[in-house]
Amino acid sequence: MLRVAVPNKGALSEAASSMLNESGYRQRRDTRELVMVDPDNDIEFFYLRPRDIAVYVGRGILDVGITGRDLFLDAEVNGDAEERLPLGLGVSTFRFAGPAGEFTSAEQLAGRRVATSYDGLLRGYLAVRGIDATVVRLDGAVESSVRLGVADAIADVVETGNTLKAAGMETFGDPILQSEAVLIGRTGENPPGLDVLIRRLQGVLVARQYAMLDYDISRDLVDEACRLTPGLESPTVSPLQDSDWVAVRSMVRKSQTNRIMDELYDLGARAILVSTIHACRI
Ligand SMILES: Nc1ncnc2c1ncn2[C@@H]1O[C@H](COP(=O)(O)OP(=O)(O)OP(=O)(O)O)[C@@H](O)[C@H]1O
Ligand SMILES: O=P(O)(O)OC[C@H]1O[C@H](OP(=O)(O)OP(=O)(O)O)[C@H](O)[C@@H]1O
Ligand SMILES: [Mg+2]
Repeated sequence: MLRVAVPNKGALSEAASSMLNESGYRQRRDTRELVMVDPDNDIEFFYLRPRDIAVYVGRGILDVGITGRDLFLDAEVNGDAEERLPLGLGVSTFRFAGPAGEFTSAEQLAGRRVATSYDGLLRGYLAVRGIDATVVRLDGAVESSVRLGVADAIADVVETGNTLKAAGMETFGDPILQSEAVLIGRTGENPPGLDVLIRRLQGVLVARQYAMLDYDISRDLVDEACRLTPGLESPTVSPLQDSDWVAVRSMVRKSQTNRIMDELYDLGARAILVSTIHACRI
């Protein structure tokens, strides 16, 4: 059985479980369940703290796991585990922040104290740049550390920036890391079932990002129309009863559908329809 680690709590937990569910795997119904076997798919899910998942995978106890890229890099598994697939969930940036107006670059942190929950990640970043700062390791609510006098600046996860704003702080310097949930696995290993898991997750990612577009267009404009809707590989062009016209079917990015529909309409396309892709294998 493929042994998979899934976040049991926090920002990634629900989203990771729903994605696995959409991929056709059984998921726990009760958040107190710690293990869930899916015999039909020959796979077993272990619900663990997201911070611990890299450790279980790195040590070879579990085959793969879903965790944040930031947590994975913080765990310093020394190359025993590697990123296999970004999942587009829990998208955030790991950044420095300080009291408004006080810092403009990471170099100014030399000789100062920086609070974070990601001390491995931060120490690595500071060491590479030769910045000699004191790292203060805290469990959470790091934004309060400066006001409470335990640190001069922080390095933390930023999504909307609302938490920082509420604490009267602002980001400075280059982003340390762009993070999102990722599937990690043992380096160089490919246990049975992993290829199928990855293909199914990729199918969900594509179904979430793309829509199916259908339209009719006059035959002499079909090349121009297909340039607007090239699809992932090549659009399907089918004959219509009226031999001067064809029907075109193509996948388009959801974020682009309205712009493309307007452009197709201006070109002369009609009966332009958008439908949801429920699932797919690319
Ligand atoms: N507001 C957020 N938006 C997007 N991703 C987030 C957000 N907060 C945390 N994450 C991501 O979720 C992962 C860990 O967050 P989570 O809240 O589960 O852990 P934690 O903060 O260490 O746990 P806890 O809150 O229980 O102490 C990280 O990969 C992080 O980047
Ligand atoms: O930019 P925002 O949208 O405000 O989100 C970022 C906040 O979310 C996370 O905190 P969490 O809720 O996990 O609390 P914690 O700090 O106690 O872990 C993170 O540590 C930031 O504090
Ligand atoms: Mg948290």
